[in-house]
Amino acid sequence: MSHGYEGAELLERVRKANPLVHNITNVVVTNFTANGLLALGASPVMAYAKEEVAEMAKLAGALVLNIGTLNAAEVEAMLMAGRAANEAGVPVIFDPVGVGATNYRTETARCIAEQIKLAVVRGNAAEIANMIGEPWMIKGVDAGQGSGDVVALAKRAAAELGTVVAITGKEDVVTDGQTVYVVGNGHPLLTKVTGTGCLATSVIGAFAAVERDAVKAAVAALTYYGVAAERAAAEVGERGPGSFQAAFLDALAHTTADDVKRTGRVEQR
Ligand SMILES: Nc1ncnc2c1ncn2[C@@H]1O[C@H](COP(=O)(O)OP(=O)(O)O)[C@@H](O)[C@H]1O
Ligand SMILES: Cc1ncsc1CCOP(=O)(O)O
Ligand SMILES: [Mg+2]
Repeated sequence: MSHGYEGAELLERVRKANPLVHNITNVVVTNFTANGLLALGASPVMAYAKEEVAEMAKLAGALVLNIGTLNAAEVEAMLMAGRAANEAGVPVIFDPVGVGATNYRTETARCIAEQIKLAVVRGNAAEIANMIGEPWMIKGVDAGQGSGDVVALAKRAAAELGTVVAITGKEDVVTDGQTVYVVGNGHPLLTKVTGTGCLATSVIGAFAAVERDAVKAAVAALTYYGVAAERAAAEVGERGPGSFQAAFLDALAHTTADDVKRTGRVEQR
């Protein structure tokens, strides 16, 4: 794995710009997402009412759509916000939480991907596979199906969805269908705290707000995120997920561009 990436500089740009990130997200992760974005140095806002989402999306540096606890009113609001963001040139990042688990999630996720121009779709391997109608065992990935399979899946998904795809897991894969980057940073404790995937998606939103190249934005965001997780894990030692959650928020605030440069593990495949 090679070290360092121009993403370190992007982290500084995010902190300088303090971009507004409009999230239409799920009820489980709302507070954690807002706090994580604040720790990074971005400005979170959650707004869901159809009376205001278009206005808010146009004000924002990025719009994040997350279907974790979807319902009909929220889906309508997501489409309205997504259209407004597209019109205003605001990047839209999508987290297809649990797609494939129910028909409603699958249909909604595909409808959003068809109707809204998405800058990045971020999910775990199972979710990205389900976005394009391919079966995928979540446990199979954990049990060590090679990342080669994940790279191939990411490329197929990017081609089919016509967007940048970021598949997170032990390694994170980011591709526009041509260029592929693999980020090696991260820590298993991230899987013991709910919302770390959703927050990763919103952090990608903050980076996309200051960098129009969505591959660069997603790689930089996930490298920074993984480096912060490693720092937090070192801090908490043998203590558990509760301590890790707090330490991770602290690490998101304290991780510097220099830390990312020194300990980021990004490889182009
Ligand atoms: N086994 C692992 N080792 C290290 N980092 C991981 C591992 N699994 C997931 N991550 C990290 O956890 C974060 C959330 O990813 P993931 O668990 O795939 O999302 P989700 O919660 O949506 O399934 C990402 O930053 C990812 O890199
Ligand atoms: C547990 C749960 N149920 C619906 S949304 C949600 C949060 C999922 O968060 P993440 O995918 O980041 O772990
Ligand atoms: Mg998730």
